[in-house]
Amino acid sequence: MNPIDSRLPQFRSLTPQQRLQHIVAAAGLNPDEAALLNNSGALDRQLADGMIENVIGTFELPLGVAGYFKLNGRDMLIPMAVEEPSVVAAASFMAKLVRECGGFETSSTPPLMRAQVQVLGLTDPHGARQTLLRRSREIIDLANQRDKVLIGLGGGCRDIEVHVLEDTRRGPMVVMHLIVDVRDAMGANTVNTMAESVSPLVEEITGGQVRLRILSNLADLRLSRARVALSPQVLTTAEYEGQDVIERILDAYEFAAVDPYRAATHNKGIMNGIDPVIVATGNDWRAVEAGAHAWACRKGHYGSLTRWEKDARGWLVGSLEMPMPVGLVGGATKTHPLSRIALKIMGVQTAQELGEAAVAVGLAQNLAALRALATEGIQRGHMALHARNIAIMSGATGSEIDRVARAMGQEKDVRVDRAHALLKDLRGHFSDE
Ligand SMILES: CC(C)(COP(=O)([O-])OP(=O)([O-])OC[C@H]1O[C@@H](n2cnc3c(N)ncnc32)[C@H](O)[C@@H]1OP(=O)([O-])[O-])[C@@H](O)C(=O)NCCC(=O)NCCSC(=O)C[C@@](C)(O)CC(=O)[O-]
Ligand SMILES: NC(=O)C1=CN([C@@H]2O[C@H](COP(=O)(O)OP(=O)(O)OC[C@H]3O[C@@H](n4cnc5c(N)ncnc54)[C@H](OP(=O)(O)O)[C@@H]3O)[C@@H](O)[C@H]2O)C=CC1
Repeated sequence: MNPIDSRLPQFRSLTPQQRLQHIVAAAGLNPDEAALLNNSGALDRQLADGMIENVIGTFELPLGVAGYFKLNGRDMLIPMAVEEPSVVAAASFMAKLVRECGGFETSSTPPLMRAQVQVLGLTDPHGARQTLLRRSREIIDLANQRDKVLIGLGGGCRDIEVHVLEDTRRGPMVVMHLIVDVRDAMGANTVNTMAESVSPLVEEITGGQVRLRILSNLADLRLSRARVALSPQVLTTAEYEGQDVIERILDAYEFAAVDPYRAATHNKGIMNGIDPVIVATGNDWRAVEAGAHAWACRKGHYGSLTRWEKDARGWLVGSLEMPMPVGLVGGATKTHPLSRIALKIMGVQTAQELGEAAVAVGLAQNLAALRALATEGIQRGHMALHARNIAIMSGATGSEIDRVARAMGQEKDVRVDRAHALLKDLRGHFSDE
């Protein structure tokens, strides 16, 4: 297959069917995969019944594709499953600007997850800690006896850490962490199994009682990173000089860096980009969300996940480094038919590549929001696209949706009652003809 071209000029003016044909050809999807994407009921009820409990049906979200992404010199199409308008457009727009300046640079740590084993009933927690550390080899070997597939793939338990929580209201606690390389899995089930299997040995070594044995969602050893640098030129708009846009974005970033009320919204904007990639690829978005917000608090206060600064040339430099516990196997990644296709569209071969793509989209999304907020405001771009939702809420169907949405956009008055009035006029107009 030829390297993919992620540029999608005029993609928005195609019909969904034509867009699908373009992606099928670009990603080299086979007719069965194309048919699944074409068929809104791709996840059949019987399969869904095998995935969760008490199934009555399936619940669908729109699946869009963001274009223009170039990561480490390679083009990548980004499938995004999301209900919010303007998210896919904003990601594509910023990827287009970033592309003109060389694209996204990404990297990641090895896929290390932590499982915690809580030990209670110890009067000498520090002594127990040292004993556990001294016998770490035995614990690691026992953990690695269970999952031969993972070991065969080069993963497995690598190390242990032991933390003493001295001042809890329930007395001291010793918490042992298993540090496990989970390769291309998200890894929760894998590390939970290991944590349970070593617990009898931990009790024997410490003389304490093991209670909780579960992974930590603060996946601080499994980080994905993305960096961009943008020239003032690409940030110049009809109303604002590029250098001015950069200063405005830096002011907006500083606000989020120091104020948790703003940081929560700023980070929501980042997750606007990340979550749709996590959902489209069948990954656990709650795990990614939990890790992201715990990481955002790591310095003692809740702050921005991204950083924005200016380099010696006066270019805007953005970076994002955060936990990214995602997999290509396990969970729903292999069972949901559309997840497999989403991964194929992206062309990622490892969980690390998927994590890097997700943070690149998060960084792009943050840039889009900051750029809009710091200049013209969010409503012009966002509401123009949200107008179609409002038109649908007012009862518009088919070609009426775009007509009502366009009229509200032109009037800069995007409200359901206005949509009702416009729809009434439109229908009256046609019934008069
Ligand atoms: C919405 C835009 C992109 C419009 O921006 P624009 O200037 O009207 O865009 P354009 O028409 O010049 O098009 C530029 C490119 O954007 C893409 N694009 C543009 N429109 C479409 C479309 N309809 N369908 C598909 N792609 C679209 C497309 O890639 C296009 O290039 P092309 O491919 O055509 O050569 C811009 O205003 C923007 O980026 N706004 C920010 C939107 C945003 O952040 N939305 C998230 C929801 S708000 C929120 O929840 C988060 C927030 C804001 O609270 C976070 C925070 O506070 O930090
Ligand atoms: N707090 C949390 O976030 C929790 C999340 N979960 C859920 O756990 C699920 C994810 O767990 P996870 O352990 O990833 O899933 P699975 O246990 O389903 O899959 C992991 C297993 O797949 C096998 N495998 C095959 N190929 C590979 C490969 N290339 N790399 C790594 N492993 C491979 C391994 O061994 P083998 O074949 O021997 O199994 C591995 O143990 C998600 O559904 C998540 O929602 C569960 C509990 C808590």
